[in-house]
Amino acid sequence: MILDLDIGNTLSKWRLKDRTTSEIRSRGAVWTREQWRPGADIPDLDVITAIRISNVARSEVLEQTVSLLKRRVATIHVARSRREALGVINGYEEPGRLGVDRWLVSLAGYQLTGGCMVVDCGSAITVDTVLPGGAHLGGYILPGLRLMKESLQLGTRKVAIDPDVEPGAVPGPGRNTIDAVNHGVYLAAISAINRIYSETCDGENIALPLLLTGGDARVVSRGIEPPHAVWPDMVYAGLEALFPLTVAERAGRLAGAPVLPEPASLERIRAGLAFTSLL
Ligand SMILES: Nc1ncnc2c1ncn2[C@@H]1O[C@H](COP(=O)(O)OP(=O)(O)O)[C@@H](O)[C@H]1O
Ligand SMILES: CC(C)(COP(=O)(O)O)[C@@H](O)C(=O)NCCC(=O)O
Ligand SMILES: [K+]
Repeated sequence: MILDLDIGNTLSKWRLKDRTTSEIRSRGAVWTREQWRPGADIPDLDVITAIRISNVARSEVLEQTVSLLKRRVATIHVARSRREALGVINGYEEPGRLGVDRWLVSLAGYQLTGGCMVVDCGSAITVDTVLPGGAHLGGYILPGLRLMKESLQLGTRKVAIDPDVEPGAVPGPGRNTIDAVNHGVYLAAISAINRIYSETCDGENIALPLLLTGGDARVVSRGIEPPHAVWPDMVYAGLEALFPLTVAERAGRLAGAPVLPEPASLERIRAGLAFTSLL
């Protein structure tokens, strides 16, 4: 069995994958700031023969996790951002500084599409672009929905951001604090993503496939105008691509890869952008 770990700033996600059949056997998550309890939080280590890790939390979290696991498991792969991997050339001036979760979703996206934009909606919202040919452009980092909401300190901490609007509709003005914050934060996130997508496609002269991942991907998806797909397991898919262990992975088949809709035409994307800049 393979244990895959995706340690984010909020949640540490894990899943168990069968090494022979490539099936996902179980999955779970614990809060990153809390101590891991082997046995209670992590699945039975005796069945695990390899571990693959993506970590963007404090390095102590990773060190603790690895020291806990390495007495029990032979193979531990820890992903790092590099200058180049799997045909993707890291766009950062200092490649090692790119968050490894961003690097992994860029690799997975490129493997699936041959060039795309990836939006990871977690503690932070990150947007990364890889062009056909493999050039990663760098990207954008903005606070995630929860961070934006909590930074206001208006007592809406416990309220989930889930504006009750139809897909494609813009949330209207709130008539109470919860709705005002909810709608404001949501609009900030989706407006930024829609704009970044159009500007990037316009600037690079290409209608890019668009992929969403992360804990808030489904709710953000409702406000994203261009055709796109949600791929919850994208960080894990990057780990599969970088450290292939099963037959399916070695053949380049990434778990949970979605079917991508045809992107809108570049003319249409540009028309939307021209309309926005008139306002
Ligand atoms: N059950 C849940 N528990 C906690 N956060 C959730 C849950 N479902 C969705 N979320 C949202 O997902 C975000 C965490 O997403 P995730 O991609 O796991 O972040 P990270 O990788 O930064 O830890 C939270 O900030 C929250 O807005
Ligand atoms: C931007 C991030 C905080 C996003 O982390 P997440 O929201 O997934 O927990 C993470 O990718 C990170 O720490 N990056 C290093 C800085 C950079 O990518 O430039
Ligand atoms: K993120």
